[in-house]
Amino acid sequence: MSETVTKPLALTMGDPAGVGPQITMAAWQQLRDSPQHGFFVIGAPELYAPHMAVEIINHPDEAPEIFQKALPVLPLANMPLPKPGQPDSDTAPAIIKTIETAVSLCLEGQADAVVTNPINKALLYGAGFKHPGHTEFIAALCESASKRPTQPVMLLTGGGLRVALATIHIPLREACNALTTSALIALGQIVSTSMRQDFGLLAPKIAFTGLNPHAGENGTIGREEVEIINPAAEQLRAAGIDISDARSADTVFAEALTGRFDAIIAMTHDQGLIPVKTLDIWGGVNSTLGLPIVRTSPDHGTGYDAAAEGNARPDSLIAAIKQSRLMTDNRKRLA
Ligand SMILES: NC(=O)C1=CN([C@@H]2O[C@H](COP(=O)(O)OP(=O)(O)OC[C@H]3O[C@@H](n4cnc5c(N)ncnc54)[C@H](O)[C@@H]3O)[C@@H](O)[C@H]2O)C=CC1
Ligand SMILES: NCC(=O)COP(=O)(O)O
Repeated sequence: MSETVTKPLALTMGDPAGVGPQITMAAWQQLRDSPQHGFFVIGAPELYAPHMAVEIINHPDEAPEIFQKALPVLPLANMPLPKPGQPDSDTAPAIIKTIETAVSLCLEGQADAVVTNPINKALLYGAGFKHPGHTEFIAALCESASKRPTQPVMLLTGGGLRVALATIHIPLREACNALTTSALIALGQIVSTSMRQDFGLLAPKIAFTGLNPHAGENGTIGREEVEIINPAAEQLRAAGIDISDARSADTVFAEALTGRFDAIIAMTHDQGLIPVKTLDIWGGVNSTLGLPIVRTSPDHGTGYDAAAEGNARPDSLIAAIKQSRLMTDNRKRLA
């Protein structure tokens, strides 16, 4: 078997007025003696340097040597330094640039995965950002680099659940109309592939949630299950994927916790996020499947109030870092 080369993980700065800087420093403190979780952060060194040992690097390959004694920072951001909890739109171009750089480094093989710190999308729109989230932005960056169509899939892990989402950053009213059999088939294939190659599950068992109460009650409380979701499940099963017809969303998460399903595909953002965040508000991880790179993120936002109070918890970022390493190693091992 050929030897695989381990590269450090690339963390983005995120919104410098949010919890990103605090949780990055706390994550480094907790992981500095764990070389397999070695990372560097792309951002303004001044965010970290007053609080801890920082070493500026010029290339990701310098990070592993440094990681145990100092936080390696690839300095990209030329920007004003906001106070914690006080977002500044002048930081937007630098925030965007750090994400672009992390993705490029990963696509070039200089970093093993991208771990993003939280951003506030509204702050970025004035700087030309055109995406509702990292998920769509990173997919667009990968698509333009690879010249291949990319269908990004948001997967939340936490509280013993793995939940992929059929729709994400669109109004709930539109989400119902956005569900199509062909999109659900593509989604089922991406989730099944990821469960095998990223999570090492040889025979993953997947469930679709229904959209309507009681999964539509045989078409009497909504037709999406019989007309859209179940036909997708049928075609996926014909292709050898172990996936259920639409199951009642009020019980399927509890069924998964008993081991009956390894992953659930939920129809809308909050249908999937509510159980994960309720079970595991601090430890949840948001990953993007369907990309040529591994990308994970904490499952919380910029938390400006926690940043201002200085009591931000790093648990979710640490879980995201660990999960990115697990996914990367599995992907290399099972490729
Ligand atoms: N991956 C990303 O970049 C994400 C970004 N966001 C963005 O974050 C912004 C704020 O969104 P909200 O819905 O208010 O969610 P939020 O997660 O930022 O805040 C919800 C509550 O959790 C607290 N909190 C968040 N992270 C914390 C941490 N690490 N430690 C301690 N407390 C923490 C906050 O202080 C707040 O009370 C929005 O602009 C949203 O778009 C939201 C989710 C993910
Ligand atoms: N609920 C998490 C979320 O929507 C974050 O989106 P993204 O920035 O990871 O695309």
